[in-house]
Amino acid sequence: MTTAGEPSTDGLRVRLARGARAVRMAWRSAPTIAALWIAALTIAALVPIAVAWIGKALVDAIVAGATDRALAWLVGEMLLIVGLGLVQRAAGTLRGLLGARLGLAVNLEILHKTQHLELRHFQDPDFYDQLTRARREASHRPLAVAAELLGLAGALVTLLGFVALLLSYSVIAVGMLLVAAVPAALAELRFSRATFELRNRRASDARMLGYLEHVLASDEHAKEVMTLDLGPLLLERWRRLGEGLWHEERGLAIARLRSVALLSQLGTLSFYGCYGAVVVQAARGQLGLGELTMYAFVFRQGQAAFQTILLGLGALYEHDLYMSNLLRFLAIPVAPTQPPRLPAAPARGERGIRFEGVGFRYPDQDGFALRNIDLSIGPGETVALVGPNGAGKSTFIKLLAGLYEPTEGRILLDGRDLRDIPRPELRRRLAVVFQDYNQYQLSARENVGFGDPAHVGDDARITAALAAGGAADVVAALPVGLDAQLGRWFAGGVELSGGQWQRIALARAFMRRDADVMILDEPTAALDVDAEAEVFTRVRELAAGRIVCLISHRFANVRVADRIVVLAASGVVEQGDHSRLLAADGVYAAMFRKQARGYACD
Ligand SMILES: Nc1ncnc2c1ncn2[C@@H]1O[C@H](COP(=O)(O)OP(=O)(O)OP(=O)(O)O)[C@@H](O)[C@H]1O
Repeated sequence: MTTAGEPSTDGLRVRLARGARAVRMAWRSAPTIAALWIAALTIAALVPIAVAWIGKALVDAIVAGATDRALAWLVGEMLLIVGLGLVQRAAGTLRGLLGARLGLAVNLEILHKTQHLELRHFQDPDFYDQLTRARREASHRPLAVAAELLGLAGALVTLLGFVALLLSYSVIAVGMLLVAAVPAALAELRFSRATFELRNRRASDARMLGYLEHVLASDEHAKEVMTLDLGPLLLERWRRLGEGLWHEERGLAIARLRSVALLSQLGTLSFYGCYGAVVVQAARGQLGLGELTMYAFVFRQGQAAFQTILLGLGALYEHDLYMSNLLRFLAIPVAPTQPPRLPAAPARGERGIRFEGVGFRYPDQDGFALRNIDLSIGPGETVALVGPNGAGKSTFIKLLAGLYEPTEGRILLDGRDLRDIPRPELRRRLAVVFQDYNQYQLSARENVGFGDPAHVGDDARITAALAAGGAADVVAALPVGLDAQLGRWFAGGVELSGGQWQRIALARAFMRRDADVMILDEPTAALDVDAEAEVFTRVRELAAGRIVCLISHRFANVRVADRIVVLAASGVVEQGDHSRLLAADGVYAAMFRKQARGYACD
């Protein structure tokens, strides 16, 4: 993964390419606005040169006693300055508009990117740091880079104009003005990099701050935080972390101020040096008043333009460092973890699911979460997975759903390796309810319709899915039926009970009518006993002809399965139907009796 210092090793060519990309991004997001903005910046860069020259002509006219000519120059200068003011305002507005447009485009690109990532990326802390950094920079860095580049080009045009006017006076003066600005600019560059490295280094602290804020101030956590009285403890942790960040930022800002403030005074000294020389020459009659006016103006403005260029280079360097974060995120490779394989020849007429010597280790974990799995599930078969906590049941399901690829062995669906089945095709064939299913803070229609995005607006299908999931009465009781907003996050939302949410999630799975594999990870944990029995009966009815793979810790549900598979760290330790496993008197029988005894005591 990346380190904080990495981008600073990038060569000039890489940086220029990034700058060009920023300009391209800005241009593509709103070409007309970008063109008008560039035009405004170009005019703003040329006007000061014209003003300097008019200043000289004006004074010359005064000295010559040509009042009309002097007034004409004055009016000309006034018109230019008024025009410049308007153009600068317009440039500000155009920049704001371009920034908003570009922010939209870049955020969209980031969100688009997240949709092409794998589950492993979302469980990787480095990835989260990168995502946080990329999103933080998304809305303004590319524009800042583009603006800085254009600003530099404009300042360069102005400076060249001034230098041309000044060279007629003294090459040494030009050199003095330019050299004096260099030390401050170098110091700026150094501090730009230090600030960037500090921010990158502390990205995970910043993420922790965000997480603590979420725990302290979200409905998801409010109940437990209140009852456990966790507020003061979490607040203190937030405060300490926040203070740490603040102290480091402050230290750097003060060091920057000390160094840059002093060095930038060199520029002022050189200006007054040159100004003094011009004044002396004018006093001795070696320079006309018009020239005195023009040189004084050009010295001051030229030096300011040069300083703008050097400081702009510092700012550009800083923006480019942050931009590299954004581009690095956008460049995260999304290739599968394992190289593409040759398509496995389908076994003749093979149907159903087959796990062949499957083992899986989560990224960056030493041990296997699941190993030695050899298992076949025939078409139309209902298989229940049981086993102690951590045995790998949910992992089994994530592998079957294609969210991870096996570290060892392979999984075949109708004789095809899951890795060779294009993801959209695989997803169409699966209907899944996860243990931690989503509760979308959206309408009831969307909460169910999301089960099959192609039919999200198909009310007839949604109503049938609601009935299948046992959620018809949940929606019937809502004030505006399918249009009702669910959850409490937005105004007018209706909060559902855990069991009601679970039925909605089940209905969502039933939207996928074409799916021939149904995966249910503890689908009824929050349901009451009647509802639970009803769901299982319905799943058996509606899943007729489909493969059903279900996980449940309640053995009363599991016994309806055609086959029960007992998973343990060593792999599949037992399998068979309920009565056969009870008769075998092994692990399943022991677990079943223990649970049955518990119910008997109740
Ligand atoms: N995202 C993850 N990253 C790393 N390890 C994980 C991850 N998810 C699960 N594990 C580990 O994999 C092993 C199997 O977990 P899994 O969730 O598959 O078990 P399970 O049988 O479903 O457990 P439970 O009955 O508690 O739901 C556990 O040791 C767990 O710590």
